[in-house]
Amino acid sequence: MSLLSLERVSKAYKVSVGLFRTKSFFALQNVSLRMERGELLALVGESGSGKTTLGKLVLRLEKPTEGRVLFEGKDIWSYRREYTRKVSAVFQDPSSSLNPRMTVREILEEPLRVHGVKNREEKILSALKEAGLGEEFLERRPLQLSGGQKQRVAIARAMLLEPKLLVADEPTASLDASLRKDILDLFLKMKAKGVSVLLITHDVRSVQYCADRVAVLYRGRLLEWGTKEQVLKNPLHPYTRYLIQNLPAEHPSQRKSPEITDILFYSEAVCPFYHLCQERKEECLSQLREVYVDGRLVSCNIY
Ligand SMILES: Nc1ncnc2c1ncn2[C@@H]1O[C@H](COP(=O)(O)OP(=O)(O)OP(=O)(O)O)[C@@H](O)[C@H]1O
Repeated sequence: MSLLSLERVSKAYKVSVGLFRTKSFFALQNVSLRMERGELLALVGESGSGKTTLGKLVLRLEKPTEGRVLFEGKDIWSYRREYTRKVSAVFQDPSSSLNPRMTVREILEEPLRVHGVKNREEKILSALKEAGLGEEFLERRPLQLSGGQKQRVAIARAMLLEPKLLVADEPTASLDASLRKDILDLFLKMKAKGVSVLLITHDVRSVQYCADRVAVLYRGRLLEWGTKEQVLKNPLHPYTRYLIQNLPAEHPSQRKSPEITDILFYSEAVCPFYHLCQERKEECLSQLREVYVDGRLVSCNIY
């Protein structure tokens, strides 16, 4: 049994299309995906592809419009409060997720108190150490910490209740490149202890560094899902190939190729990549086939 499974999950939001009219907009459509224990799955895609929406569904911050999310075989909505012990989260901006009035000790103590955990001091010290911070940080407040240190505190807090799954939504996006690797190393350390990590990112280089498997989202659809080697070294979906070929250079001064996010278009085609695809067929307007090629999923009619 997988640790986490998404079964044909869709999420629609109501958006205004006139003064008194609304329309359903699918941020996610028909997504099926699994995660195993101790796996680091990277969810990649450009801005607006539905990554955060998927993370929110897994964290029970939103309910799916269609489909189910299962954790250890059970619908996540059938769990009581214990779900928040099993699944925790780290977000992009630690400044907004840490209460500025609390000390690091208070921040770390809160979840333990809420869940009635004993030996709190011992657990706080050990989580802080695991996250690469010393005891001297305990009495500091978020304003006295650097961005990287704040993110370490957020990770320590997320790990305190010994979750089985960590959802990390763009956890390194607000950090310098040099700090990114340190944070990704913390995730690798957790993985080595059997924790599964769902890493939501638009940064393919982070994925290259630490992922086991990769899922590629585009406009709410899961277009490819396989091992890192399969998806990054030998991408099959024309969109994944585009994404990898057009990776922006690491240094901004060397970036020239336009990112696909610059191209705005709205299409009724079932395949969200239809208008940019060099290999499109007429059937891509009306259907999108999901096939498994060597164990990797590709949603594309050319296979
Ligand atoms: N509450 C909401 N109401 C209406 N539309 C929404 C809502 N939340 C998200 N969306 C839309 O759903 C789509 C997917 O958003 P989401 O935040 O999941 O994308 P993302 O891949 O995480 O993007 P980013 O990397 O920019 O955070 C976007 O077009 C967004 O505008």
